[in-house]
Amino acid sequence: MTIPVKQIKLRRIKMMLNDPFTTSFGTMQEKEFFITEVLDNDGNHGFGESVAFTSPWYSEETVETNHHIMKDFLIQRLRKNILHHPDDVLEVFKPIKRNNMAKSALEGAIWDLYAKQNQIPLAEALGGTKKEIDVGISIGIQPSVNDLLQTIDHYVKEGYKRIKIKIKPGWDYDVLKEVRKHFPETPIMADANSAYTLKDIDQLKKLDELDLMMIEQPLAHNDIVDHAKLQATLGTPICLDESIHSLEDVRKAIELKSCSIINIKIGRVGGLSEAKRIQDLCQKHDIDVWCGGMLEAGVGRAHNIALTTLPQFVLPGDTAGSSRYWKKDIIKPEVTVHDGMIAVPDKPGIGYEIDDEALDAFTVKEEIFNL
Ligand SMILES: O=C(O)CCC(=O)c1ccccc1C(=O)O
Ligand SMILES: [Mg+2]
Repeated sequence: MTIPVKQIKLRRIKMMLNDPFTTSFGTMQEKEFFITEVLDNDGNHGFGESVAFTSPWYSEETVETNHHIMKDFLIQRLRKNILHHPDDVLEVFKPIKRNNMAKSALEGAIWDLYAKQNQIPLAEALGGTKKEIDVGISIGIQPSVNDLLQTIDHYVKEGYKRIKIKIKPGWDYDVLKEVRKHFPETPIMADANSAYTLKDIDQLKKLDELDLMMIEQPLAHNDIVDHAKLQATLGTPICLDESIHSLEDVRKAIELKSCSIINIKIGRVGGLSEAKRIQDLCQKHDIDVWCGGMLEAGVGRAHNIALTTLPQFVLPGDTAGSSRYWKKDIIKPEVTVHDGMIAVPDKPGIGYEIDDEALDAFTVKEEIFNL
């Protein structure tokens, strides 16, 4: 059996976020990304979504580099190689160094196509078993503590299972202490997006008082050594995000005891196959895993939901409902959250239809590559 791919479409999309999203790096108001589409000869369509932003604040990749790498290298590699299974994509793309988000955007579409060719949900194709998944929500840095408390209250009432609060120096202990006072029972975690160094160790240790589920990526985006030093003195579990790009990174982080939790983002690790391997290794070493988010539209969100059905995804992810991000999403039905849970779709592939009208309305440019 092979996976015949006849044509690849790259659609550049631009969508406005409902609310600006602020991290320790700055504020995002709109999102640009690619929807990738792979077609076979039988009329099946597989969809993927790229997650790099327009500027390289989160990682070195951008919308432009994703385009360059897909168009000039990865699609060429797919032309020259026959796929028997979506896992083969890892090998096919291996000669191209890093550029994981570009790789993942195409690999995800191939996984969806494969699941549709086999008439099974993507979750099942990946080996996932959950029928519903727990979700949390990530709240950006707010103009005031009062705004933050109100925003948290809103999402707690909507049923989200844990609240993630973005922090940075000057917006950390005092803010979180106030949050804890108002929400004594709510599962709360903090995400620093690399805003600290080991010099801040005393300030970070104060967070131990607040019974946080974890602190995500407190130190440099390319570090796992200092994180190990920090974890040795911190009671709060450390979760790595930006530092993890591969199964090898995870193996080393576990060996060094740099973290006890890992945020898996499909784009950051180069696709679903690598994400699956990471979850397998984490299961072996009793490292808790959850699915991170990159403010995805519906297609990327559907991939995140499918991945989260794997067993080691034991903590609520950042895969909130469509309406938290968009006035109108590009899938039908949109992703909805009830009592902090998303029901996993049982239709073939990603399990959501593309809303062609919405997709067209947000499309800036379309390119077609015949294989
Ligand atoms: O809601 C989401 O999709 C995730 C929100 C989030 O925390 C985030 C959003 C953009 C870039 C990085 C991160 C992060 O997890 O660090
Ligand atoms: Mg993060």
